[in-house]
Amino acid sequence: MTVRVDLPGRAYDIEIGPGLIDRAADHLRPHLRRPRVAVVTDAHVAALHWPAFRDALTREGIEAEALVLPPGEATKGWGHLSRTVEWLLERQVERRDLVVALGGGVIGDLAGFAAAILRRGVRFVQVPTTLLAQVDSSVGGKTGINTAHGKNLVGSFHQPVLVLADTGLLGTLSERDFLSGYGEVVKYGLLGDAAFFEWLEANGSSVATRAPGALDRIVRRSCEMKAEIVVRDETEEGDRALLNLGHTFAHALEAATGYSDRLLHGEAVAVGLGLAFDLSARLGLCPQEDPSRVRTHLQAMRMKATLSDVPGDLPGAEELVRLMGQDKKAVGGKLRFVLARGIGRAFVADDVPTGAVLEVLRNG
Ligand SMILES: NC(=O)c1ccc[n+]([C@@H]2O[C@H](COP(=O)([O-])OP(=O)(O)OC[C@H]3O[C@@H](n4cnc5c(N)ncnc54)[C@H](O)[C@@H]3O)[C@@H](O)[C@H]2O)c1
Ligand SMILES: O=C(O)C(=O)C[C@@H](O)[C@H](O)[C@H](O)COP(=O)(O)O
Ligand SMILES: [Zn+2]
Repeated sequence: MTVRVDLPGRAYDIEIGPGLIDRAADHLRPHLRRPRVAVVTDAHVAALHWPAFRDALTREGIEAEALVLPPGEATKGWGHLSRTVEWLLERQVERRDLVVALGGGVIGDLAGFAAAILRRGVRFVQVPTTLLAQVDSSVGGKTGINTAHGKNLVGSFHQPVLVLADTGLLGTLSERDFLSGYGEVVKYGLLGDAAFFEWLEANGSSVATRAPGALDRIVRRSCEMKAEIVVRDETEEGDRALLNLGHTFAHALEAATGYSDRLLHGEAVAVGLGLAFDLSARLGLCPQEDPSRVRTHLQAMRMKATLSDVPGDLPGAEELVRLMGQDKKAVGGKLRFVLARGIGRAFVADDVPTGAVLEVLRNG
């Protein structure tokens, strides 16, 4: 299956399906000016999937060398960005070469940003290996790192030239990482496709058992929706913010939990989705039963769904609102939220009373 991201001058394909890694050379060759690639990955992926990926390239005459970074969100910072850029420069990676991000969203965001700033822009390919990366982070060109001030605060829009989403790789993902990625899948249904959300409600058990047909379907539908929004608004002047449903809450929770294993990004998004619907219901925008419908599905999938599911203590509501102050959607110091008029009907709201946000956080 192929989903096209039809950006003028920078169009690219997202290839989706099992077994793509084995045919990686065929997909990469049209983009290569010389037969070598520089791969950035993490230690888990290096142990599980790098040998097969490397062999698929080298047996077709493409030289491939990898930088192996530590797994986890803490890698997405200045230290490993600098290490990655220096490693690429040591290997004399040129503007016309390809950097390959082989891994989850952490590797994709970091390696994509390294490629964006290396020699003022080197082309890169995303080979997403987590559900989250296949449905979301490998598509659309948001690259970057976290800083002490917050999530993804330094980065660039830099589109890949190709995305190879081998759904066969998802079999080795831990249950927790798989469900974290599923948080972003639910987001798509809630933001713009009620029928897709209904399908998820009805077919959650096939997704949970990672039935190949169900995986291909959720990756394809998510990528179609993301591609369509990104083509409409690449740099988030307007509609792209819809992809941020649940994220104003999620990013504050990730900051409050120190970007650690305590709360993964997709887990924070799942909790944030419930809170975004709470806020929408409190403001009279969506039916009162929608927040519980959202949480019922998350809980049926055995996911974190409420603030009380976050392990350990959280700061109070005022502190969480303060952490939201770094949100990139803010304008003139005023927060903006993605809210919903119902399941599948999200929109960007400018004038959200802080009192309502505080109430939602106190009761969520
Ligand atoms: N750029 C975007 O548009 C965008 C969108 C959504 C999320 N993100 C970012 O993505 C990041 C989260 O991504 P993630 O959830 O993929 O996390 P991740 O990259 O940390 O991967 C999660 C874990 O899975 C392991 N892993 C990866 N592939 C595996 C496989 N096939 N089998 C077994 N283990 C595997 C990794 O080593 C890691 O331990 C966050 O930093 C988030 O901000 C970016
Ligand atoms: O691609 C987008 O646009 C998104 O908002 C997708 C989000 O799932 C993702 O977490 C993104 O990195 C958040 O972006 P940010 O600009 O709010 O940091
Ligand atoms: Zn996200």
